[in-house]
Amino acid sequence: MIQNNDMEQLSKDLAPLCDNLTNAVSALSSNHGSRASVISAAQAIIHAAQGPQDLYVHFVVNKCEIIVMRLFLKWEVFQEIPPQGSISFTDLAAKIDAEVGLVARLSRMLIASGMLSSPGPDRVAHTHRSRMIAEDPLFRSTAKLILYEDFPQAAGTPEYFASRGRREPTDRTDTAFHFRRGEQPGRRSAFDLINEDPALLKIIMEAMVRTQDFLASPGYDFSWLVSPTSTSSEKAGDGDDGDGGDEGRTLLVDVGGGAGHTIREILQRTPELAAERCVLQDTREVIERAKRQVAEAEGPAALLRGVRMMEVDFHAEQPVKGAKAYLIRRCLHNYSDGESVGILRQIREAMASDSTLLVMEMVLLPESPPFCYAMDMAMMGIAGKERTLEDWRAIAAEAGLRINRVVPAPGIGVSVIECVKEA
Ligand SMILES: C[S@@+](CC[C@H](N)C(=O)[O-])C[C@H]1O[C@@H](n2cnc3c(N)ncnc32)[C@H](O)[C@@H]1O
Repeated sequence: MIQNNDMEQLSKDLAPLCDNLTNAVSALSSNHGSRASVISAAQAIIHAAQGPQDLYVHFVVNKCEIIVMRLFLKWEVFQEIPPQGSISFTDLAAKIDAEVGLVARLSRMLIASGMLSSPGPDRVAHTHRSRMIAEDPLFRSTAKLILYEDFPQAAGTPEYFASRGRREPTDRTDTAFHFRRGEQPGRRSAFDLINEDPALLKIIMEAMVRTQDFLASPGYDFSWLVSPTSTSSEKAGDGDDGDGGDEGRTLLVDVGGGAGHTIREILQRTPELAAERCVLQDTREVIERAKRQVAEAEGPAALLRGVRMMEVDFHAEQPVKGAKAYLIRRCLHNYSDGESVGILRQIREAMASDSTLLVMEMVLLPESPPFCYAMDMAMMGIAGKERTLEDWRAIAAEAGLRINRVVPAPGIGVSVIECVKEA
């Protein structure tokens, strides 16, 4: 019953795992390694070493760390801890209008778990981990979205499934998101509700911008968009019938493109691509917000000036016809297969015979890191899902599209799934 009590055996089991960790750390210095490999090797050691007491401790500590993180994010505590040096519990309590005793107890939890540090009695300081939260408002929004907004909904899923039955959610008007908010099924989607909540919308848009950097598609070259004769499929060696007459043609439509961060990255990576040949589409609220941001923007954000900003409903007719490329990134994972097919069909109807659709989404593999499966759980909360390549092939085919090429992204990145119209 009790595992891992044979310490001699445990030591033998751990030895190769420690070698893996050493190798992963060494690879960092030769620039061939990644933080993800180091973390995964370290986690394998922790998992192997855990006995029942450790697993119990793991659950208790993780739960409490999340609870205090939620409070500190809500109360904006991280920004009140000085970037360098430390602050006393008394001074911190005064800054956030809380009792010293409460601040001390909550801070000690995060100090013990390694999120914060303490240079002396009754004082608290940043670690490099908490500093990332304090110094980056977009990262803070990401943490708030996960821990403050999503967490209670995820914690309520036992009651949701008890009420709705043990089946995959497919109705976007009746999800755990609705259940937590006491919303009547059959009326509005999670996105409708989010659009009515400016504070939540702001957090989500900021989190999308920040996670754009984490969920990159590094291997994909967009330069074919500006090549007069080539289409992406020719580039893939598939002999498409592109006529090369791209003058005046819209080159790129980002459907459900949010704040325009994907187009901005593509413009940065493809200097020959003119902003005026690109279209950003999203809901009214998001487009209005994006227009305001671009008007005020300086630096890289100003790259979006000239991009046509268009309010659309991607469940309805796609208004831009015959563009060279359509792009839909991290939207279809918000929907069930049936709804995703509907969205894809709207794009297909607008595509010319030589148009390419770039679906930028995760492609689940058996060896995908746990984060990818955690995203699948998060999507389940709004009746969406992450998909395997087989899943993508099936919904593309149902929408009258064929997957021409997949440019995979390593780790937690977003792959590029190139689709063309099925003849
Ligand atoms: C998960 S975000 C992805 C944003 C961006 N493409 C990215 O990769 O970060 C989904 C986007 O779809 C937009 N959206 C939701 N419903 C929509 C609809 N019916 N029509 C157009 N856009 C919609 C949301 O406003 C949001 O910007």
